[in-house]
Amino acid sequence: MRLLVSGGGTGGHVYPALSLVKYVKEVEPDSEFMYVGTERGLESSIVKHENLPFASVDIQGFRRKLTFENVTTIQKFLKSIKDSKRIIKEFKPDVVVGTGGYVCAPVVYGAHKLGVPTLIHEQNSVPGVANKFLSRYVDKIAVCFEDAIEYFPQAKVELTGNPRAQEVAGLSPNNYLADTYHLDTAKKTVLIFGGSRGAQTMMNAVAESLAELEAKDYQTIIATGKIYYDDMIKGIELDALKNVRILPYIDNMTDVLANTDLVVSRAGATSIAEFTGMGLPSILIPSPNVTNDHQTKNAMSLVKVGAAELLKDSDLSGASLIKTIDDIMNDPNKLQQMATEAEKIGYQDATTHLYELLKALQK
Ligand SMILES: CC(=O)N[C@H]1[C@@H](OP(=O)(O)OP(=O)(O)OC[C@H]2O[C@@H](n3ccc(=O)[nH]c3=O)[C@H](O)[C@@H]2O)O[C@H](CO)[C@@H](O)[C@@H]1O
Repeated sequence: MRLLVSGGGTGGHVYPALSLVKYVKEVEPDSEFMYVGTERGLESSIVKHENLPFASVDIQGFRRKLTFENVTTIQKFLKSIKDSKRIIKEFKPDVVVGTGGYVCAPVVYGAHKLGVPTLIHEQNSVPGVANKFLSRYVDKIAVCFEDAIEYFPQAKVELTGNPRAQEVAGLSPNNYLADTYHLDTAKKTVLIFGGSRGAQTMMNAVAESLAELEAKDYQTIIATGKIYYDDMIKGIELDALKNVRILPYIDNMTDVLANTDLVVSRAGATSIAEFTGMGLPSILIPSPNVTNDHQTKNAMSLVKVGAAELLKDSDLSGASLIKTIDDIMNDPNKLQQMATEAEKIGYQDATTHLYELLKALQK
């Protein structure tokens, strides 16, 4: 298969596309791939790290307010459709997949105009602007939440789940944390991260509770997000920490998740697809800064079945963070119950399903 994928801005739109590519590579090893993103988005560094052909277009998001900046945005959008068409004509994909973020709008739209079959993947319970715009033109729409179905033309939409759920399903613990971070494989592990870019309020709470975390009988890994790392480690002697590891970003998230007992995170759709895909208990702190408060909706689908606990960003402090973690970590039955409930709602066959949709579109 010749597969062109596009999605970006944040990791939540990038990793599902990469999971899909990885799966297609496994089932059709002769396949060729092309990733189209922007140079500025997280995709450029993540995709280059994966050694995947990468082409970029220059585009920026619309401001919600009426500003002169939007004139530049429109000019860039028109130019990026032209550039996308050129990339598509050169690569000649069988099918083009968009996984959200504004970069996929010109790419998928351009593909549609050239008569190439198209599919968009919406990770969230409330669709983003790019996917809503594209839904009129694409051939197929894959979603991850039942709640998302109503936003799209019914004849095109299908509930598949997120490919990251299948990628992490069935992972088992290994020595990764000992080998990579010199942590103790005999101890339970808590992972704390604020989505792919990090989260200021979460890191403030973590900073307040660091001394306490260091003294716990579980160990903690903290991924701060690249922009918060320097502030976070100011004044901390990292080598002296025995029980806590602080990192700017985790490149091998699957290996870390495989060895995690409880995760504390924002409620980004791809993150929670991972937690449910592998049956991992979580404390979810929805970001208050996203459109239509979609992370609270994402989180509630886990909370209502007992797979996760909700901690509101407005209630977050060092003390509330520690208490919520301890309440779960000190109760092995609860931890097990949450894991079981999480796994039940995971879409462990998401990528296979998505691949079947692509095969049906392939001319
Ligand atoms: C602020 C914002 O707009 N957030 C949105 C963005 O979040 P964001 O990009 O944070 O997306 P998600 O939480 O869904 O996914 C983050 C991804 O990055 C990975 N990861 C994270 C940290 C790290 O150190 N290493 C690493 O590999 C996670 O394992 C996961 O695969 O896209 C999501 C998916 O459309 C949305 O639901 C979120 O609301």
